Amino acid sequence: MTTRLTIRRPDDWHLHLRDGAMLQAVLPESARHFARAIIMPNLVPPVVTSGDAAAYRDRILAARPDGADFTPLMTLYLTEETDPEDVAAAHASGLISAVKLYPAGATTNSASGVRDFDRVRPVLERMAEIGLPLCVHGEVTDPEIDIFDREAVFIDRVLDPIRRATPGLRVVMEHLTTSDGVDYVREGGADIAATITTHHLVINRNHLLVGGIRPHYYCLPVAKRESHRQALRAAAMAGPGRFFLGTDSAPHPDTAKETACGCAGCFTATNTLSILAEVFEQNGALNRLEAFTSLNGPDFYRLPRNEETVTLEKAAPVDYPAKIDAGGETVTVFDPGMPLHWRVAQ
Ligand SMILES: NC(=O)N[C@@H](CC(=O)O)C(=O)O
Ligand SMILES: [Zn+2]
Ligand SMILES: [Zn+2]
Repeated sequence: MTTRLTIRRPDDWHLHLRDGAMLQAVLPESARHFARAIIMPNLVPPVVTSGDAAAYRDRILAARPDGADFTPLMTLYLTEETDPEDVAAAHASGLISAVKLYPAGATTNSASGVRDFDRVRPVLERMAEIGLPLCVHGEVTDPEIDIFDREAVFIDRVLDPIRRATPGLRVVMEHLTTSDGVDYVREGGADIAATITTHHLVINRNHLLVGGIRPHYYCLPVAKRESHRQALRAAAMAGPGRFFLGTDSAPHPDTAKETACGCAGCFTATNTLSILAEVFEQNGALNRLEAFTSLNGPDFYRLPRNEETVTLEKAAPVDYPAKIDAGGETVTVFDPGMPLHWRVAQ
């Protein structure tokens, strides 16, 4: 039985760090294990211009714990006013690694997102020319569409038309939740990839709703039925390819989750690697963990793989805090509902 596993140091290709006291609280949780992360721009107000991204990057760097070796990879929040030249310059200078598309109203802090996709066409064309990836929150917002169908409908109505109209555009479907999405990415060729979260490998919609409503399992896109979770596991555990880890670790104060209208997001930064090792082991796929956490992501983003390694050790169940403190509030750490046995060796 394997009890030690050494892999290249992981990266997180979808992370929410927020700002201010929350940034201070959650950054150490990611910097402990991850070398780099794609930083989501959905602050209030959002990170829209290269100036915003440079300032946010400086705040993240200033918040790093002493000695932490962690590089934030910045993104811009695509709006109907985004200037293609600002995007191209931010890419050329190395400031940004991607642009993020939120359909307006699809998720937390997405009010400034895109309503009319024709209006962002010049930006998408410029991105295709320079090879800059577009990260996509892939859900339609049409009130007629059932929340559990919103990812699959987005692929047909929005994503596929955009990709056909913009040859060469490189796309990352973020936080994939359906077998429809897995199939689309698998068959979509070299210009499309997907991130998969830790929590969507663990929970299905029963975990969210059976026996009482669990606000800390509510995220967007919402967890789907079990067959979709199985498809996500198969994609994550397929080895080399275009599926990779984006935790979508999304901290919210408990007061905003445990309320009559709780907001969306699971906070997994603290125990993500322990959970991933456990679920890969459950499926007999520990030897594929490194591709998912540390190889496929940098390969798609055309960045070097990390040279450092981390060693995971299996032993007695791992202790991790149920909550972390964040500026007078608490943030609940995702509960995988099972004991975890793998820890990162110091
Ligand atoms: N995933 C979530 O449920 N929430 C994210 C937004 C997002 O990634 O869609 C957040 O910012 O809280
Ligand atoms: Zn999202
Ligand atoms: Zn997210």
